[in-house]
Amino acid sequence: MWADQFNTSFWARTTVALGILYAALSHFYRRRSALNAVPTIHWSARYSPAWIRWQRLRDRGTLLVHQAHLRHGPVVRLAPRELSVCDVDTSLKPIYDGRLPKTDWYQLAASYGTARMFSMKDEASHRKRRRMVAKPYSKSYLTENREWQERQAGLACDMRATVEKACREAGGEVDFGVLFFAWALASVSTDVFGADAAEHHLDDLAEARTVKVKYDGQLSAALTAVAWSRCVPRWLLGWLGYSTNMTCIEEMRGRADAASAIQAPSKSAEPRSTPYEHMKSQMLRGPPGEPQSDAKQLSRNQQAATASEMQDHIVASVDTSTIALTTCAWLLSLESNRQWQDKLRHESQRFEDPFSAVNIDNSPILEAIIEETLRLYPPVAGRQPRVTDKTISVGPPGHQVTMPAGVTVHAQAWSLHRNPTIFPEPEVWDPQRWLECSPEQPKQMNAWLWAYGSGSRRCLGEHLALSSLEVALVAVYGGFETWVTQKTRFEVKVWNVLQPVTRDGSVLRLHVGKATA
Ligand code: HEM
Repeated sequence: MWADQFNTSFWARTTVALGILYAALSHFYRRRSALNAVPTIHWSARYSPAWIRWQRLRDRGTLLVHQAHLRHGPVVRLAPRELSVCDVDTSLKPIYDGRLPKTDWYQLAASYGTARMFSMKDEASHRKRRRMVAKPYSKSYLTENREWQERQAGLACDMRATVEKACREAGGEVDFGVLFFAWALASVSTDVFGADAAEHHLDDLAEARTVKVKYDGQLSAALTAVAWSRCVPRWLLGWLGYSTNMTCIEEMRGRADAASAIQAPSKSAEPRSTPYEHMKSQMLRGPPGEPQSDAKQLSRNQQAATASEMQDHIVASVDTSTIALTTCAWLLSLESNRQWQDKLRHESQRFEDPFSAVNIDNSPILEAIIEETLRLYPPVAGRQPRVTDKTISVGPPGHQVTMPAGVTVHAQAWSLHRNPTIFPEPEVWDPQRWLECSPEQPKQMNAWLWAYGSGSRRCLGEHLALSSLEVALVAVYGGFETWVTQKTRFEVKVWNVLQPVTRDGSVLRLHVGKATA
């Protein structure tokens, strides 16, 4: 008994003493921190990252950081060595245009045991990879590519036929979440791997739903596998069913390889090849600026790098495009926004060739609807973290802070897009703000629209994404009307990447009818 009492009091005293020692040391250390003048999101943020980590585990990080910006201004401290910023000229520019390296957080996007461009930390490897894959995603490459436009037009016709069938047969009810998932998957897989290898389920929504469940399951297993891979061996994760490699994308790649088996990858890629063929040929050719290699086959490492990169492009595209389209359809279907459906239909009907991406360019109503949706509900709503590798200053006058190396710093589209000086009444979805403005305003609004990020890591697929969103919306709203029913319970959860949710198991069930005028 004596021994027990001695042990208990000994451990209790030791714990309290260590606690006091830690608090004293950290207080002394933090007192000297250059970040001390910055307002904190929570009183504990000066001493520990625990509070913000806990909120992120509960998926409340993005909204709480936004509230902190509303309270404290454009620079807020989230943890001893972490800041959030919300200003374009004095913050985004030095951080994102200044090419600060990405943080470890991006390692969540690694597969096949190798990094992808998205997760690469150092600027040199990233630049080399980006040069290798960027060309087929450039605006000029897409607008001059007649074959790609015809494939998009074919997919749009299939989607329209499915909606038409639903009008006749399914009591006019369509799950637009599934429809737009099928669209995004078909559109990007046709682009990345070619028509022969693509996943095309636009004509069968029941099958598309099954594919969606499989795709979502594999994606969440892949993310879990990467998250655990630091402490659990890969073979064990694989055995438990958690693989970083998504088999549904491997199957597409397999079909693309089979289709091109007759012509082995050539060092001179076809001028209009798919991104997959383009990357294989660039890999064979060797890094730009270095002597060309003699290799005829990709090495194992090169194959893994190509597979990993392509998986990332599919994932980066499918989720973001589905979220953008679903949210847009929901907003257009609300009674208060019906006038925008009518305006969009009238604009869409004047095209001779409604699905040509070239034609769709220069349609102000369509562009305003998309921009306003990406503003109010940016699919990538949360932080895009970088780490300082030298001393830099951020923040407008009165909020300026000079950070040493080793500080994590980020902005989030959710907050940038809600600046009332740039976007008056920021919580209102109003496409008109993009149409009726002074000559200076669009420039300013575009500078603050951060849906695709900025700087050297800005979204690679921006032009592909935009054209895919435009063609899909014209395909639906050029010929049909949609409206929400009493049963529609749609909500957008603000996580790091937005998450559209419903309570009835569908993603977004809307009523659809053939447009009369
Ligand atoms: C509406 C659709 C899309 C949105 C909102 C979006 C958004 C973004 C954002 C915000 C980033 C920067 C992330 C960061 O630095 O943390 C990014 C990067 C990226 N996106 Fe997209 N994206 C979309 C569609 C696509 C498509 C269609 C592709 C197809 C290839 C794609 C491929 C990529 C890649 C590869 C990166 C990494 C770029 C780099 O690190 O250099 N995205 N995207």
